[in-house]
Amino acid sequence: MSAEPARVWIVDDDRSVRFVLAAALGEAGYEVSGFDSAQGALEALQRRPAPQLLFTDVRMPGDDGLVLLDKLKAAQPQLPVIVMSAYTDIASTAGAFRGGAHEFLSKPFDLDDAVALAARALRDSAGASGDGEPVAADEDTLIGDTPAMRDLFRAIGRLAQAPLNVLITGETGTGKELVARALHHESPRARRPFIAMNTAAVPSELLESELFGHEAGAFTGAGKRHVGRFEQADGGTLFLDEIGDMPLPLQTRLLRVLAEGEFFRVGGRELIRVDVRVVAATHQQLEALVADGRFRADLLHRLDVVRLRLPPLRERRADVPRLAEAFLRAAAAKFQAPVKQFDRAARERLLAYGWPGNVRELENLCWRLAALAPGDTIDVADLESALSTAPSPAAEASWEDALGRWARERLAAGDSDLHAHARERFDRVLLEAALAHTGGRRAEAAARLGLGRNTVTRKLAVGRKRH
Ligand SMILES: Nc1ncnc2c1ncn2[C@@H]1O[C@H](COP(=O)(O)OP(=O)(O)OP(=O)(O)O)[C@@H](O)[C@H]1O
Repeated sequence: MSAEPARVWIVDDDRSVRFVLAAALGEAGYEVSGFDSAQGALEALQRRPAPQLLFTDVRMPGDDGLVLLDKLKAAQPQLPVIVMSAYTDIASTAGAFRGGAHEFLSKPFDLDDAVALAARALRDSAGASGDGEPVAADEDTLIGDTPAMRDLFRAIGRLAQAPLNVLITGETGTGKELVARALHHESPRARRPFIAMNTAAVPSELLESELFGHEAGAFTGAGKRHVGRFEQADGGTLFLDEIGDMPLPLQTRLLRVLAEGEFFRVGGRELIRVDVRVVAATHQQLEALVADGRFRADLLHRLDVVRLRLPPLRERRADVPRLAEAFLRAAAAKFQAPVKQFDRAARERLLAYGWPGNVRELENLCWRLAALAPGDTIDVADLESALSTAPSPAAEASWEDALGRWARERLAAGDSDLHAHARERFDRVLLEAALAHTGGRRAEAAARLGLGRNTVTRKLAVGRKRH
């Protein structure tokens, strides 16, 4: 906030709402004025310096809040407006967003939420570009205007202020890390570090020292003292991606550290105390891992104080053009080239596509097209050829990788019959897939797998005995 307190106006015919909201915003350091009608606010606009943020009710005698929104936006397109209403029906919410509302606050609301929202709206508008042009997507901007994303943004606003652990779920490439960063940037911890660690990317034997650090000589190869991610994140946020891949012994240790807020470095004697907010993410069903004995239920409960689900891109297709445009703009800025655009048919193809790799796939595609498409207009042929040369998202997380991770985890846990165990699971996966494909017909499933029928029967019997 600047040295001058920001001017916030509240328009609501309900006196008590005006009163409590004004008191809370005043306490937060804003200069607040209240109006009981849209008319009153519009008149004041002729005489007084314009507000920097406006809260308005929807249903009021005279002009309603949406009419006020239209008039204000015509005069002052940059003004952030927060629309408040007890009528949380789709029509008024959609109307408000179409009219350019920054946020929607449903009544009754929590005063702390309202104050946090005000701070965010003012910060966003201070950071917006002056000429109203959409800005190129930088790496930390979450783009989305579909209801699911709107809900998510609201949840981020609310949650950022609370010192709670958050679990973010969603398929790969849906933006989980970006959401974790947003939670951090919107929080009182924003000036402290945001530290990310992908559990699946670190060999399991190194995970413990990566997280908690180690003293010099703690184990072979530990030359110098190493400060772990927990310590690096002190005062800030630690983002643990792919938490479902964490080996069980480390889950136990993590649970203890989260409960106690202190730990020893590997090979260390000094008790380290940290204040860290943990945001974890996973693309897996953690409940299923718990049922399978591969994830600790108590750790899940500790991490899962609040859960944010990121919808796959195919469930919010309306965001695809917006995202694509932002990525093409970002790529053009980077390449110092004109911004390319999709023609109509290409845009339709984009909307129809399934996006198994979600936003990441779209982002990569746009960058490839920005670099390779011959003209400034991208047509369906350009698009199809870029889609067909894309590395499949499935290849990024191959089953060999998953198997390798599983093996390392079991070894770390002290298992010694890995091979038999892995073969049995391998057989089971193949058999189940083949049986599902043939509608349960064993002979056909055996033929499709290239196995004899007796072999299949035997393997099924083994599977049943064990499970
Ligand atoms: N809503 C969004 N707006 C703009 N960019 C986005 C959005 N969602 C995702 N991205 C971009 O897509 C890419 C993938 O996002 P991110 O790494 O956050 O996904 P993720 O869900 O954490 O993936 P994974 O599970 O594979 O780690 C990033 O480059 C990110 O900037």
